[in-house]
Amino acid sequence: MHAKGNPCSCCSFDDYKCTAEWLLNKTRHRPKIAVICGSGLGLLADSVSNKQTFRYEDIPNFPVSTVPGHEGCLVFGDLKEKSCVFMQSRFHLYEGYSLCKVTFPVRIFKLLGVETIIVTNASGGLCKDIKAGDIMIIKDHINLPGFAGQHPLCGPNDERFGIRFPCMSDAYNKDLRKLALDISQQLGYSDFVREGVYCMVSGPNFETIAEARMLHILGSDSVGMSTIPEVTVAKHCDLRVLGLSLITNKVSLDYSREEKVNHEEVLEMCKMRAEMFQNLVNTIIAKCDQVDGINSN
Ligand SMILES: O=P(O)(O)O[C@H]1O[C@H](CO)[C@@H](O)[C@H]1O
Ligand SMILES: Nc1nc2[nH]cnc2c(=O)[nH]1
Repeated sequence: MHAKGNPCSCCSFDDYKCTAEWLLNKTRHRPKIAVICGSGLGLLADSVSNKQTFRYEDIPNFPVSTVPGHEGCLVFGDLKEKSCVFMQSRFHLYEGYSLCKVTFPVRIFKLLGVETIIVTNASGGLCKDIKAGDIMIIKDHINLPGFAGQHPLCGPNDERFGIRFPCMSDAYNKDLRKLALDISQQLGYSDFVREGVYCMVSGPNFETIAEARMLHILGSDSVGMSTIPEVTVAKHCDLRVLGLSLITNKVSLDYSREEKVNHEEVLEMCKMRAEMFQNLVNTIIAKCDQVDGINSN
């Protein structure tokens, strides 16, 4: 049984409030932009000034990260004169966390006053014209675990965060996507930046060839094990969302191919593309107040 007013059995509104108040009491930063760093992408937080770092284990109610390539820190600071907060690692369903815990930080960001969230990840490329090393601006997603009832908004709806039946057809902000595409062009990245559809599977195993073929036929350009729960909860509570995926590997769709993906390869590709990915994210943050309605200071 859920207690009245509780959105699920593991996170109550009081839990969110307690964590947000704890952070607001410990930091002077009042970020308007949050960035969730995907596997191997924690360095996105490296360029901030006036840095203040909290380890997840020290933050009340915060889960801890168990995946290699995920540092487990919440980093506040200024980037290009914008006050930001970075999650240097995220939580995944396959780690054993409920989707309520996986998305816990997103509602904390909302209570901290964040308005825009940039969600990043590493993913495998499914479509023919996408290569390892490409950056995919997420234009839409397929919530495969959600189809099976693994959905962060299942359970009583908490109106303090959002409505019962949120619209997801515009989950990824069109103006931010355009800004990201324009900036990619200005930076000379057009050859390896494109838009596409991201699909989430629960993991932790990588796909079989038959599964990969199915995901491709369904319309997915890339596949990963994260992001969609965070984006869904962010959209529910009316955050502006930009999703960026680093394609770390090609997913095999062909029984004659010998490639066998592993997490080390994923992290290796993140290292190789780190500087460009960081440059893109930093420039988007620098210029995001060009987007209508964004006042990121
Ligand atoms: O989605 P992020 O956290 O970037 O990580 C991706 O990389 C890991 C697999 O190598 C999986 O966790 C997958 O989801
Ligand atoms: N499911 C899945 N997640 C990934 N994360 C990085 N690469 C992949 C992949 O090929 N498949």
